[in-house]
Amino acid sequence: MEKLKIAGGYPLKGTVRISGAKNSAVALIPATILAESPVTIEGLPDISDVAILKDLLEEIGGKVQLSDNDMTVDPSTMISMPLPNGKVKKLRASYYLMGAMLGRFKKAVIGLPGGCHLGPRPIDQHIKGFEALGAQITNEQGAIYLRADELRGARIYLDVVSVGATINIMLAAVRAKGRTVIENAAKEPEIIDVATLLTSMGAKIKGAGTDVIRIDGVDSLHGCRHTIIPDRIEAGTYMILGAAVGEGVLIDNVIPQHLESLIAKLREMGVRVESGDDQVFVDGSTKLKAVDIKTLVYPGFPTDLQQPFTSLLTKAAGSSVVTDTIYGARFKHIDELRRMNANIKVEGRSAIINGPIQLQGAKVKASDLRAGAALVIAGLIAEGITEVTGLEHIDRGYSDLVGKLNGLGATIWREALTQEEVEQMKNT
Ligand SMILES: CC(=O)N[C@H]1[C@@H](OP(=O)(O)OP(=O)(O)OC[C@H]2O[C@@H](n3ccc(=O)[nH]c3=O)[C@H](O)[C@@H]2O)O[C@H](CO)[C@@H](O)[C@@H]1O
Ligand SMILES: C=C(OP(=O)(O)O)C(=O)O
Repeated sequence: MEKLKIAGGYPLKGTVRISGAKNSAVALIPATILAESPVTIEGLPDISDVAILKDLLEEIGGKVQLSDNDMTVDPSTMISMPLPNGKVKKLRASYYLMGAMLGRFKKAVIGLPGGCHLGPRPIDQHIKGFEALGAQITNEQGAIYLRADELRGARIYLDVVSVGATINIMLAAVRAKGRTVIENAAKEPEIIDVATLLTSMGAKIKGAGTDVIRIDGVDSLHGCRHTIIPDRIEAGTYMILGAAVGEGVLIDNVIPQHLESLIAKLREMGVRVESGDDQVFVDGSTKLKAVDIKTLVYPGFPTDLQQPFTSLLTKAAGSSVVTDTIYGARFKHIDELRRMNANIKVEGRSAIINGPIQLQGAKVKASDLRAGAALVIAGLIAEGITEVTGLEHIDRGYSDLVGKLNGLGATIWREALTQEEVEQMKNT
């Protein structure tokens, strides 16, 4: 087990290249199950969620090759092997195995998903969608059993706008008989990316990226090549970091339109942000003003950037209010930021940040992926040394974090935990 050590308080400068999107990758990889010949996905991020999904595809008999971030999956030898626990629980997106295996084999047994602990994360809308398509679903001892004699297209209204449910229903519906209409669908860019892959595989999908998606089922899907979109959350994290400690950071391989809400908020704070075709330049060497943010479904401010943004707000003059309407309890990073001298209180779904305050290095623990990103940013802002544990969360979503930050001039490194620290971790 390892920890991150950060020597904070130094400005960052230079170019950072963004990797492929985690939240696309974790859906694109299961989607390959639906094809009957090899699919290649180019530009995957080097993160543990991808490595685990590769293992899961191999467990069900797939032949998978991963080299230089490109994955080729030959799904022709796959079978509907039950995947009740173990690796399935290490990530949230294992729920996509349900839709993909239901679409291809009309049956699946998948353990309940893991992922970041952000309060309750039900999957009732996924289940509602699969049932509408004709599947029978039971939950037995922590695993979901799905079976259908035949999948039939249906009109499905999502009671909650859900990224996961929208993609999962799409995965099953591409192989259903007839037309499926998903109403009140989520509109995140990752949904368009998955629809693009499925379309290249021969699926018929219209409206991905709007709140009504129409899918006409087909009898079979074939192999193809697909290039993943850049990770808007990773890009947003580096933009926030550039605003916090940057003296000119160029974020390369980004789709600026995916980050309009963040760009607007950074400018409102007084940060200089310039966007080009596939690059964003951020200069944080100005005085920062307090702003309020409210997380919303896309194109609103993403909940996945709420925690990193909170670290930035400790540097802003005045009182800022951060409200998370998607995950009302996504505030486990706050206690850790307080250990670093932040002046923040949590009231209901909101965190109130009073600044500016000089953060101080401390020993802190990442409770989830974006809490980890928030603590790394705080560590770069802080005076002195910060130690961050809980790296298994950060490794789920940030490709080569240490290498990329060192490339910008940061002093950050990984170090093995001492025996005493390992014991402490086991007891918490
Ligand atoms: C792998 C992946 O892509 N993860 C992202 C995905 O998670 P995930 O797909 O799990 O998030 P959803 O969009 O489904 O969740 C949005 C909201 O709907 C609720 N809900 C969701 C499904 C359901 O069946 N019932 C229900 O009540 C959730 O509790 C949450 O409050 O979108 C989230 C919201 O942008 C992001 O934070 C995650 O990074
Ligand atoms: C919450 C996140 O991921 P997951 O849904 O995979 O847990 C995230 O990426 O911030």
